[in-house]
Amino acid sequence: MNSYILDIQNLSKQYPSGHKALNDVSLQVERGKILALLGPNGAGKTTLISIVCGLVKPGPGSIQVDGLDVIRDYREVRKKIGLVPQELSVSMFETVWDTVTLSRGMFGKPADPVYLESLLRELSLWDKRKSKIMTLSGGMKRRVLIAKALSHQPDILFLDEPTAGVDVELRRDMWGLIRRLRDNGVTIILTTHYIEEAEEMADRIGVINKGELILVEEKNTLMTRLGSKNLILELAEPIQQIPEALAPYGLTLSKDGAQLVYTYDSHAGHEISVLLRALQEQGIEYRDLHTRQSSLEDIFVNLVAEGV
Ligand SMILES: Nc1ncnc2c1ncn2[C@@H]1O[C@H](COP(=O)(O)OP(=O)(O)OP(=O)(O)O)[C@@H](O)[C@H]1O
Repeated sequence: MNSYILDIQNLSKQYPSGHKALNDVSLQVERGKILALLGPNGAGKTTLISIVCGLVKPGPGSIQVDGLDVIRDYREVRKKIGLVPQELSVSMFETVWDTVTLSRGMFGKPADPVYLESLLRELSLWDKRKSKIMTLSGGMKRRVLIAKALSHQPDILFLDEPTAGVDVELRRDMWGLIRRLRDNGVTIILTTHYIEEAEEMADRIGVINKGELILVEEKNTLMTRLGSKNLILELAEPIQQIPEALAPYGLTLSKDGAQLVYTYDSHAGHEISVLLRALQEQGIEYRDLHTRQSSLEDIFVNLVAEGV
């Protein structure tokens, strides 16, 4: 068994319009993980997954899914993949049950009503199985897209902006479902602009900007490596301005003068004791202090701004 379920090497893509949507992207994804591809609008996320799913013609480079080449072994590869696209792509006049049954058949899988029933129940669609898709709410239609993508029991599931425009409840449900799929061994690759979605869900995070994969890392490593921390000091007495002697620490003072904030690298903890001593020397007393880890959002904004 190939150790990576997805192995992309040096993939580029230029659209006929001349726009270069991907530039020398290499990405390996381990089995049974959730990878979130994060990037601003137009970064190339949809292009990347559309190429892997065989919907967009690749440019130079190679892509293997479970050791199979996406072009040479197209049919086999397609069976291993489920895709939940951004846009609705189901026949409105079909019933939910017919859609998932036909979709499974299209991938050459034998009928399995027991599996399909469990899938529809999991997605709270069982009661709607006889309903025509056009009669369902937007959230329900989205669940149908997921059911369709999972109808042939793929090993790898792509979700393009799975929770764009869905309500909080459905978003929670989807996150729960995605985790359960991962726990059952399905590899999940999702694209999102919602940083909190990546923070909440992903085992690994890839950041795409202007067609380049600028980073792929374990979420926890990324947050520790790039995350800075804030030390927030609640002052016993408000101050008007930061004393000159404290300038080297780059502190910020809140408008009401009651809070000092110090931003530091999480590896350099010893700086704090130096700062606290300096405050004491300046006769500044504090009644409380706490720290805040920077969020993935702070990290992401910095990365994209720097175009690392
Ligand atoms: N068929 C096409 N022909 C020409 N350019 C295209 C085509 N499809 C996409 N592009 C361009 O390629 C770039 C990447 O688009 P893509 O949809 O992959 O980005 P994305 O990261 O998924 O963005 P979003 O988050 O907005 O969906 C964009 O500038 C887009 O305009």
